[in-house]
Amino acid sequence: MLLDEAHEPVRSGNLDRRKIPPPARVQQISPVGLISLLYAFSLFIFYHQGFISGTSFIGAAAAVLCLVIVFYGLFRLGLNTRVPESSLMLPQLLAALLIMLTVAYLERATQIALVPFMLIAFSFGIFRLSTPSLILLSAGCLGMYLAMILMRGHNDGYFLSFRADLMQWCVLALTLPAMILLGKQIQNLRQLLKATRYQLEHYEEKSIRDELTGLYNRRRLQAELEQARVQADEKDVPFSICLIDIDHFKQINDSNGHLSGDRILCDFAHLARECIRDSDTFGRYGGDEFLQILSHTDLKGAVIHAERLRVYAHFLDFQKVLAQKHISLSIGVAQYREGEKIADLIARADSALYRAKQLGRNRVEWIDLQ
Ligand SMILES: Nc1nc2c(ncn2[C@@H]2O[C@H](COP(=O)(O)OP(=O)(O)OP(=O)(O)O)[C@@H](O)[C@H]2O)c(=O)[nH]1
Repeated sequence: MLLDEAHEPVRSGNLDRRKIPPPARVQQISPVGLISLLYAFSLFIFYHQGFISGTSFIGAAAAVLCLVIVFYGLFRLGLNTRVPESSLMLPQLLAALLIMLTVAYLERATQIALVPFMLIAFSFGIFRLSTPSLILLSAGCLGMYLAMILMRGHNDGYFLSFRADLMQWCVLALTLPAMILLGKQIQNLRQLLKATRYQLEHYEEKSIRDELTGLYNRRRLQAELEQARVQADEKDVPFSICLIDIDHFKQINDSNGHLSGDRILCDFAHLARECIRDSDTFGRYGGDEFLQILSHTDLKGAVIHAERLRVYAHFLDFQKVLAQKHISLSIGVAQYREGEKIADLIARADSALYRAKQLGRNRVEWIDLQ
């Protein structure tokens, strides 16, 4: 195995599996669709109160329904994921605003509803669209709205209602940029929060990992042990630990150099992680000592596993870094006794490890449960 590979963080248990978010495939009606439906409902009130004709209402409601169904279909089929801007915010906003402006042109009374609904529609765009897109969209809308007012003035005459329309346009022209500015501030804050959260996650991850091997460090192992203890006490299931030490590691360091020592630690970490079950936890306890937590495993099972690991480790080929080519392990095994402290469990595994060293190394020793 290459050294770079060995330095890659090794999985160390089942608690930190990262979930990769699926592509944005929205299954429900988008917010712009909902606002358009609300707008259609407000037109119904206009119609009900006799401000607009039934034809205008039905036409507008049909256009809104088409908008909602088309975009719902696109999201449902996942077609939105094929374009860079998967929220389809710009086409949705364009379609909704065009409907509102056309209705306002055909039915002047609905102009009261135009400004608030336009502002709400824009508020959704603020979080999704880039500033240039937003500026273009608002300039386009204001331009179309103004053209509509001028056309109506040209047709009906420049009376008081024309000036009132112009005033409404001015209000929109002033509030829209202010709203975009405010939205951008909120967007910046959101981005800052996101970056801070990412950094926190990064530091959190770093604080539980051993830098050299990428395995869980002693702090995380302690937490995992406490968790295993609670589970064992609650559910009455056994768990065991293996304390693993590389034999004569000081000598390996002294005669082959610290870098070779590091390489051995990494390669062994990788091998051990490959050997363990997903439900088990493996970490670096310190120096050349590793600790494995074997969930749902009694002493007998743990000893069998430790023996297997010892044999596998012996077959790791270090020809390029070690004169003696191979390493050997001494392993101390202990099963958790109900109600005992974690420190006591580790002390028992440690005394088994000590015995393994005393009896000539390269062996597995254990402390009986009773
Ligand atoms: N290369 C390297 N060496 C380390 C690292 N951390 C600790 N060590 C060395 O690991 C050695 C641990 O040696 P000991 O556990 O004292 O003893 P040993 O030589 O393994 O002897 P036995 O355990 O009795 O077989 C020390 O020389 C430490 O300096 C590390 O991150 N990289």
